[in-house]
Amino acid sequence: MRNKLSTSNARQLALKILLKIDRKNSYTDVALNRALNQSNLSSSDRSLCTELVYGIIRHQRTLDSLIDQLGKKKAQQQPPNLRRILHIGLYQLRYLDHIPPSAAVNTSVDLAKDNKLQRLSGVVNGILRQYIRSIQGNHDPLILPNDTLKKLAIQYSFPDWIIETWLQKWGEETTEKMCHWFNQSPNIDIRVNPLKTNLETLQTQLTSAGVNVTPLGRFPCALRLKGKIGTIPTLPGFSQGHWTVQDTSAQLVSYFLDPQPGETIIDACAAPGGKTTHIAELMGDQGTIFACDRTPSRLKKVQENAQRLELNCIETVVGDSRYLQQFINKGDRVLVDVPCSGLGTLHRHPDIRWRQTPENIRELTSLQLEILNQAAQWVKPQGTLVYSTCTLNPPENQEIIQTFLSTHSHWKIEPPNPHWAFSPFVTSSQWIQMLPHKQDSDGFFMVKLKKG
Ligand SMILES: C[S@@+](CC[C@H](N)C(=O)[O-])C[C@H]1O[C@@H](n2cnc3c(N)ncnc32)[C@H](O)[C@@H]1O
Repeated sequence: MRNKLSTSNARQLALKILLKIDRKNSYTDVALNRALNQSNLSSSDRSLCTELVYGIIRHQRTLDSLIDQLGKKKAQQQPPNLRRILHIGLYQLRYLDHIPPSAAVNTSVDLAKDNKLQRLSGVVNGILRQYIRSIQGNHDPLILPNDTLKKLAIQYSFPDWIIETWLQKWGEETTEKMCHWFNQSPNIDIRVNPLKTNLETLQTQLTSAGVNVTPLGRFPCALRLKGKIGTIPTLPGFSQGHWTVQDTSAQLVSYFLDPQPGETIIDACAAPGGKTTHIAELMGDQGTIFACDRTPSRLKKVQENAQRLELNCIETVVGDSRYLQQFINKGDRVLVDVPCSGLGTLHRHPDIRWRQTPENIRELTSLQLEILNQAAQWVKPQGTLVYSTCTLNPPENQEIIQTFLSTHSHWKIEPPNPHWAFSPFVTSSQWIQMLPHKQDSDGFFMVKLKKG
């Protein structure tokens, strides 16, 4: 009978998804979407299940520390399903305002009983009630170490190496602000297709459909969607190609490239085509964009997006950009939006922080440099290249550029025009580092290079 209660089902499904992620190392979004598609949960239960899964993956180091401190056994020594049930209870108590503490405890005890942990349901009850007693006594049971690195890592639930990288580059205050920002739910920004509609018309249509929409100042074609949105493809204008979902930091990359109608542009890492299609819109669909990517299934998305937006100047090319020879000296402008560790998008992809490792990143940086070295040869003399990443990790950003420039004496950084609308984002080194807590958008790095 218990399982029939709708909120119980949301929690039961969240437990099932979390255990699948643990067992199979599945991507959080993939496991969640697959399970939700197969379920018949109501829309409010879907929201609760989504909140629990994303929130628990995001905060799991903090939640484990709480278990370590409140339980007799450390989190890692608990049976895996008990650990996740405790996460579900503690997450509701610590991070969700709309669930009464008694409901959080009772449903977690029920989860234990319904999942063959009858014997351990008392442990769940005990740990959760102890947490509530501490909070009621104005005492946070999460005891943090004095060491800054460990303190931030446990408080905000990050691996040590990310905190260490950020502390070294940005210091404690900025690191803490970034950690806080990345633990919030992501914004959804969209880019209006000016070849089909305009900002005001789309804003009116979306508002009439009940979506809370705000323009984003400096960005001429951007709107931010807030609150409950529903399913993206069903919103006004989407299937007619009037807009695309794209964060404003990502939008900035194509403005920075500054493509002109009639030019030849080569996009070395194009899929799924967010920037390629933006470039085509900025060129008024006049000219040629070669959209290269080594993964055919992802490149298909570029074609689908171009079709929906009715853009005709994009030609897709399947291949490894480290070895493509056909573009030597062909590009007026080249975009190198490399595969990266994605640390600027941790709010959208809560599992990236646990998936990436310093070893992965060493492999990525060699790949990034190899792609850049090859794509640089595609640029015509006096042409330009924009290198960009969605990460906040100097070895993939500044250090790649320094290495490239030290081995390519005829290349230099091209400073943006000081009157450019986005000049305030440009650093004294003439590259752009979008810091999420400052710009309220994804963390990005971009630099423009000119061939002599
Ligand atoms: C950051 S994503 C690109 C995002 C894209 N520019 C956009 O705005 O939608 C990086 C892409 O690089 C592709 N990739 C990785 N290694 C590559 C290589 N050696 N040659 C070409 N593409 C590669 C991946 O398949 C992935 O689609």
